[in-house]
Amino acid sequence: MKTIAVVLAGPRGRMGQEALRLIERTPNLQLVGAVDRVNGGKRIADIAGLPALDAPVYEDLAQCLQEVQADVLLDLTTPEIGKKHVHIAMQHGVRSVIGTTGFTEAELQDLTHTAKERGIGTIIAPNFAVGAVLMMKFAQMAAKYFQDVEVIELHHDQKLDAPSGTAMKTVDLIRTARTPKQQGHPNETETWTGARGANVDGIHVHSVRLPGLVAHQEVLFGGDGQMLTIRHDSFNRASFMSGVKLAIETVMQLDTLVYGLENIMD
Ligand SMILES: NC(=O)c1ccc[n+]([C@@H]2O[C@H](COP(=O)([O-])OP(=O)(O)OC[C@H]3O[C@@H](n4cnc5c(N)ncnc54)[C@H](O)[C@@H]3O)[C@@H](O)[C@H]2O)c1
Ligand SMILES: O=C(O)C1=N[C@H](C(=O)O)CCC1
Repeated sequence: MKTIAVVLAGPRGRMGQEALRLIERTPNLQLVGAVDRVNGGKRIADIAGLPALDAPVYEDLAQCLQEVQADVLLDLTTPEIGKKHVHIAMQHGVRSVIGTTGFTEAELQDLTHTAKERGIGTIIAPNFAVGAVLMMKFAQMAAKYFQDVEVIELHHDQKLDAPSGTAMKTVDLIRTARTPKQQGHPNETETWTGARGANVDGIHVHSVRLPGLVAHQEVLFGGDGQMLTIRHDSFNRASFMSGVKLAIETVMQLDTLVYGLENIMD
């Protein structure tokens, strides 16, 4: 298999460090550059705590893509930066795998259009964990039979965006299968604002942020005298890495944007 030249944005982050270890142990992946908020001019190997990978560090993605020959940008930064990076990669004709979350429906539509227009393969994956993808697919299946559903997503307390990308994708999939319904009592009120969570087509979404958590989600379906709970837990960030590898390898075959790993899993 041809070696894939990867630029990683966010190498010192929790996901970034895990991705560096993935690249280090994967023979067909080569780190050709990294983009960090600081440390421009250094090599990855020079940064304390990071693997001994000899790749240059930049503080600006555009400069990095001008100076190194990259096949794929892997972005694991922040919602604000990830959105900028995917546009810069497209401008440079470089494919992207975006793990960073926080994209709105309108932003995804806009990027889908640009990727198609320019013929640049792009994967935006709100969750790389295979089990989480299955949880979302199972929820989509169940939504055909249960109209009443609430989503509870639980993440660590350093997460910047809410709801999680996974919860947004889950609602997206459920909406393809569920007959629209405003749930709960038609006259229900909130004594405390936000008590019922976000409401998308009547589906309520609740975001929990606590130290000690990594990434977890429950999808609760209620019916007459019964409840179905579909739950997934990521206990560490290694859980995301097989999905990251799959996305990097698959994006090399794409010339459009794919949103969600379920679209590339066999
Ligand atoms: N898709 C998935 O499966 C998945 C899994 C976990 C996390 N995430 C998402 O990935 C992103 C990163 O998560 P994390 O837990 O590693 O966060 P983190 O805060 O640990 O890491 C983010 C890193 O981005 C860096 N950064 C900030 N601005 C930057 C810039 N201008 N240029 C380069 N780097 C910059 C920060 O310095 C930090 O090291 C988040 O959006 C999170 O929601 C997605
Ligand atoms: O740690 C995070 O942040 C995560 N975000 C993803 C999301 O927003 O769905 C899921 C995995 C962890």
